[in-house]
Amino acid sequence: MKICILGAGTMGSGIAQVFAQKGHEVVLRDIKEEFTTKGYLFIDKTLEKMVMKERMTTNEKNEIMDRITPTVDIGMARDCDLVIEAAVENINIKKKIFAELDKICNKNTILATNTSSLSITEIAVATERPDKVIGMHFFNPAPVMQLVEIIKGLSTSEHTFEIIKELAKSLGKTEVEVEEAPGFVVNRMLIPMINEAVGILADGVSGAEDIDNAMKLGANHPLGPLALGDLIGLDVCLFIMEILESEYCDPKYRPHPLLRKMVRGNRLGKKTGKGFFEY
Ligand SMILES: CC(=O)CC(=O)SCCNC(=O)CCNC(=O)[C@H](O)C(C)(C)COP(=O)(O)OP(=O)(O)OC[C@H]1O[C@@H](n2cnc3c(N)ncnc32)[C@H](O)[C@@H]1OP(=O)(O)O
Ligand SMILES: NC(=O)C1=CN([C@@H]2O[C@H](COP(=O)(O)OP(=O)(O)OC[C@H]3O[C@@H](n4cnc5c(N)ncnc54)[C@H](O)[C@@H]3O)[C@@H](O)[C@H]2O)C=CC1
Repeated sequence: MKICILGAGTMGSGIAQVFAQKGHEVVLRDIKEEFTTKGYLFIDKTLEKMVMKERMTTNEKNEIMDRITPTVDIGMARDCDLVIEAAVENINIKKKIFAELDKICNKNTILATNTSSLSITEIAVATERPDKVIGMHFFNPAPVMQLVEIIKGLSTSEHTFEIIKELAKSLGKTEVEVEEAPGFVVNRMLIPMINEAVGILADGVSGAEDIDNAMKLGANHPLGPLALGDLIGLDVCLFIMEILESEYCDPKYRPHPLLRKMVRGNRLGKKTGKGFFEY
């Protein structure tokens, strides 16, 4: 299969790696060459670690890298069987991307989004193929995390759902079927938990390391909530809280002011080198 991934950031690069490792041809598209290069080099570095651990040979690594074509040309989506959009969590940007893809891509191409919280139905109406628009939500880091949430919008066809379900399985992932709702299943629980940890820190109840240790040792979480926020990206966490708040009109989803402050200060976590912790 030939896959186009839009966005070479945290998720796009990980998803590209997953597909290329399973033998698919991948076009990795971003808006600037520096972003595609960064994503491509991140994959190279991750695979190099696997070579060092003797999980693959240098030859195998090179073959995987050869299957990935970084580009800024969205026209390269033209002959792809599937497009997975992993650009910023902004409904207007996603609708614009999908409207453009709808014009460029073959009429049978499935257009999937990796959105964390947005409406598949709203993204789908920007196209003339709403039956072929679906949520394929990978988790971070995509090469490691087992789950893919498959989200159906109002018009997503059963046929599209079945194709994506089988594809997720063939990637070695486990899927859960989700009817569209803000934040789907995982993020509706996970992101408010991270937001609450930010509140605990802001209230001075405990320090960042202690909050994280408390959840690691007291709830067996592999990462504490603040380090997890840093891994996801605090901007992404804020986008998701804003969507939950505006869609449910429920103040329990209010983003904590400290979360906003961190984002305003470009302390986004791992991707900018500094969040609640330093990297
Ligand atoms: C926001 C959304 O819309 C949805 C989301 O994604 S929410 C976020 C969901 N993700 C989580 O909850 C992650 C929770 N954390 C974890 O599971 C673990 O901390 C972790 C897998 C990220 C790292 O595990 P760790 O034991 O702390 O560190 P580490 O030993 O470095 O890594 C474990 C393995 O993962 C691999 N790994 C870590 N990061 C990786 C990456 N970015 N790409 C590929 N492999 C990676 C490591 O190479 C290592 O592999 P081996 O065990 O085979 O040697
Ligand atoms: N960070 C996370 O843990 C997770 C994020 N997601 C979702 O995945 C999507 C991407 O998130 P991240 O990778 O974290 O963001 P990121 O900020 O790391 O990367 C986004 C990339 O998209 C690029 N981009 C912007 N407009 C574009 C366009 N028109 N075409 C192609 N590329 C474009 C940006 O230049 C940037 O490189 C978001 O919708 C997010 O909600 C989903 C699961 C987990």
